[in-house]
Amino acid sequence: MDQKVLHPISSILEGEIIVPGDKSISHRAIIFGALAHGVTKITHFLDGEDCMRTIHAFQAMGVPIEKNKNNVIIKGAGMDALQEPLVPIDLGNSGTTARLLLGVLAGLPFHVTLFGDESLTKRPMDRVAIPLKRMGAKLDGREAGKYLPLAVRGGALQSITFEPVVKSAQVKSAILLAGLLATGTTKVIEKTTTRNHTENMLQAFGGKISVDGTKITVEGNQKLTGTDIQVPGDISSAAFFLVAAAIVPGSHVTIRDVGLNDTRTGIITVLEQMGVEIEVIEERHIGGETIGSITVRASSIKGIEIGGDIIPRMIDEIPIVALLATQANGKTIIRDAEELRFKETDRIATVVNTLKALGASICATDDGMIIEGNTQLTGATVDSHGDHRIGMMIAIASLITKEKVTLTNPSCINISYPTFFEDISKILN
Ligand SMILES: O=C(O)C1=C[C@@H](OP(=O)(O)O)[C@@H](O)[C@H](O)C1
Ligand SMILES: C=C(OP(=O)(O)O)C(=O)O
Repeated sequence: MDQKVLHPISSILEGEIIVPGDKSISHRAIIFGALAHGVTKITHFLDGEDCMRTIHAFQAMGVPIEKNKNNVIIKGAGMDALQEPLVPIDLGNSGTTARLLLGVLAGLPFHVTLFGDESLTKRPMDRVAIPLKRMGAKLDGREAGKYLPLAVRGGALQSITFEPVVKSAQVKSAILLAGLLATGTTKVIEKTTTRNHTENMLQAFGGKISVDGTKITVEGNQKLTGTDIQVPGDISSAAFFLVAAAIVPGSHVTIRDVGLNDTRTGIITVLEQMGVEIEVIEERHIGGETIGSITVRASSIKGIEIGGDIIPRMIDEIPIVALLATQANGKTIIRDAEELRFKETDRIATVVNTLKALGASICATDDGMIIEGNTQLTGATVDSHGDHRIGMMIAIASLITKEKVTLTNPSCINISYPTFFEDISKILN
């Protein structure tokens, strides 16, 4: 069986690392590069399994995309040059590819079948299928198009005004992408601001979009122009090392060139509130995104309550924050995070069960979890359940457990962070 035996460390974590490119931005750079006219050059692209799904989907539509490790060149010829894919498209484990691609395919005159792995097949697609049908797309699948596999017959779309019920950047982005291919003006009015990389990147490709608080407006039939995109390091990947440095006594780690877009930095706010010594340095702006370096020192941590509008700004970091909370003085309560139930696994259940198996005192609530602090974690054999963020949470936990941890099914970590274990060894002293 695929497994990794992880031993607790007796040393500190010290030094600097650069984490791989942001997953959300890498997906979008491929999508906009494929829809644009002219050459798009992407540097520090995330060479992970999920982003490869997006590349393969557009290659299947005839877009010339060349990748050499972390550099990608797309020779776009505009939306009209895309071709109907001849075979079904495999989306693997990638929710972002599935939802954003549905937005694009809704507006193209193709018949396409999309499918994914066991986890993706259980994740809801009706959150995008329902509004896309309102725009005129024809989609069908199990339970009237709720789940993959989905058959899409795209074509002429009408613009809509849409107020998503779920707080999801994938839903917003799917409708904005469909809006680019529709006639008229499409509006998405969010309840809470979610990550805004689609909005930023559309502008980097010469597109027009207006953002007024939580109201986003896009015109159809725009011409986009290829551009150069430098992908910042992924703050969701950096989060594992920010927490590792905070909990391993004596540690001092710097993560260079991380994306610091406001819609993603909830983790920094939470670490500060939990008493972690964290500092952002060398902040600057590149291609509509903010980038900088983050320094963290091992700290005395306190339990807090986390909920409300900060949740979408740190949704993928909640598993690693739950681990941090086991080391805090006092209790941590996480609320308003019901969206975790629709990720690669039900992340409320998986985090709670996994940390319990490692000796934590933690319980699930409908929309989050309650975690007692001051716990000595113990060794155990625990499974990633095919969820990359759970796999990495377990690996960071193993740095401070009393005994060794056996992580089964570690290879899912390649979905978002193929060099994760190499990067840990770079800062182990
Ligand atoms: O738009 C994106 O790139 C993403 C949005 C989030 O999902 P939701 O939109 O479903 O919250 C996040 O969890 C996912 O990892 C990436
Ligand atoms: C939820 C995630 O990704 P996706 O929705 O793209 O599968 C994630 O990376 O944690």
